[in-house]
Amino acid sequence: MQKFILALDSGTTSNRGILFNHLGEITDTSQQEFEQIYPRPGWVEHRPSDIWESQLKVARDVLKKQKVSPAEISGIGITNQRETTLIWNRETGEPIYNAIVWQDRRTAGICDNLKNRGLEKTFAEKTGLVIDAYFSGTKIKWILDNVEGAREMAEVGKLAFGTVDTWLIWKLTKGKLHITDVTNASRTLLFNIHTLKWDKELLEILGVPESMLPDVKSSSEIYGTTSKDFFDEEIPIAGIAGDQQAALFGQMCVDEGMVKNTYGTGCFVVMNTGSKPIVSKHKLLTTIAWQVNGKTTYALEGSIFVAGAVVQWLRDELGIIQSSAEIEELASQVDDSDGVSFVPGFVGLGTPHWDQYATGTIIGLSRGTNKAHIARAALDAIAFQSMEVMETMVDDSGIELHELRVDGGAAVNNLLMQIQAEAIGNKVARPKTIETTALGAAYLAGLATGFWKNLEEIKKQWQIDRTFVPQEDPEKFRQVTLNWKKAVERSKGWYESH
Ligand SMILES: Nc1ncnc2c1ncn2[C@@H]1O[C@H](COP(=O)(O)OP(=O)(O)O)[C@@H](O)[C@H]1O
Ligand SMILES: O=P(O)(O)OC[C@H](O)CO
Repeated sequence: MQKFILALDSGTTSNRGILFNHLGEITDTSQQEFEQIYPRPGWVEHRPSDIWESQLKVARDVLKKQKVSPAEISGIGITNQRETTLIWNRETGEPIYNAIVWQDRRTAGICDNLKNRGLEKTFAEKTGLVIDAYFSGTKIKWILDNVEGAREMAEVGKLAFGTVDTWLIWKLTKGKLHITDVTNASRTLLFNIHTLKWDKELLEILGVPESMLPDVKSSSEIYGTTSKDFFDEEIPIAGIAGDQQAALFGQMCVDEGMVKNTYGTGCFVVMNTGSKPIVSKHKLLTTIAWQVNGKTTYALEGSIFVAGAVVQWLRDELGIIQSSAEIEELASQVDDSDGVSFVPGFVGLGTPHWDQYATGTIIGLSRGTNKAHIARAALDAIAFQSMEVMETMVDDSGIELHELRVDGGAAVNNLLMQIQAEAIGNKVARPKTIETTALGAAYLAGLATGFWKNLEEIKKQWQIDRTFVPQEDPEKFRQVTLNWKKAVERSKGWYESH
């Protein structure tokens, strides 16, 4: 009897293996962090072997801890940090460079060049994305241009490109499968979200040979099985989705107009827009939410690069808190930030500003400013960045917000959730299962293997832990958010374009 789905959640800072039972409950989790490599300011890399080995380890560990045999696993669902770019030699399986992480800004100059050539509209129309160092396309170009011999090898078909899902599946199947799914493909700057194919014109512009690219599959189907070498038996791989899309699915935001926000390292606000790719007026991203049973669902997304990471910064660099959780107590010591505005533009600003040259800014300091005010301003910043995205989302889609479903590591912070409810003037709903990313991947896999019958069956599993409703005077909050928006303008363009 197959009792479980195994979700592999390969995040920016750690990998998780999570076992879900038929009720969509977590049976057990195993997690391992891996090293973040910062070779130069603005550069962020991961070792491909770290990603693979830690993911395999947590997958094996969680089965071992629960004494679950591979035969009891109906299928594996994979979800991953998106855009992060790996290139390896097809014959040896050896990566030719470290993984260049989504946060890495080294290709800002390449992006400027594309913009100066007037290509923004071309990329936006085909991919739904803006030209930014965030996405995979310019990272591939950088590796081909900077690793000795890479371009020649790519041109004769010897290299393979993949996002993290592709890399893990290549490893799990010992090179049998070189695939990705539509959600991951839609984050590369190379994939046409209307035709659902790699786009020849964009490949030409970025100098990427098509032979490097993985086959693009749906988000829920049996793609193949893991090699026997890893779990003693073959296990079907049956679901793939980028982590933010997987979270939207795990939150059961399956109807048009439903919105979730994930508060992790960054914040990612995603709205289901149904079968229509909506073109944004405010540089929100148009992206693919998933493809299930031959039906493609689209989404609007606001990507905020630094959210929970600002809490880590207060902990690790300023030392004003000892653990991330302590920020709630510290910030609760004051009623408000006393005029302090914090813009966490540490790696530039994402949606809706897309300023690669913005900087981190704390403004409005006075003699009376103390660390509690800074802590409160940091929480405000997480909520206000998300608020700004939701304001533009409502304007773009014409869809009124009814509730915001939340998840991710920082969503456990009750004060932050309350500030979020005040800032958007709307209800914030936190579900019991906060591991919605892994849950979404599990659902996608379980639907393909028949572990769950249909959406109706799994919709019933979503349960609220707590709802936050606005309580404060909206006018007071509006003033604070207006000040914060002024601070955002001050943070922009600090580093000159090169
Ligand atoms: N109680 C808390 N209050 C605010 N932020 C928190 C809290 N607990 C964790 N975080 C932040 O949440 C982030 C971790 O969330 P997680 O979803 O695991 O992130 P990721 O998947 O991006 O690695 C960290 O940046 C951490 O600082
Ligand atoms: O690993 P996370 O949760 O920080 O998510 C990263 C995003 O997928 C980047 O686009």
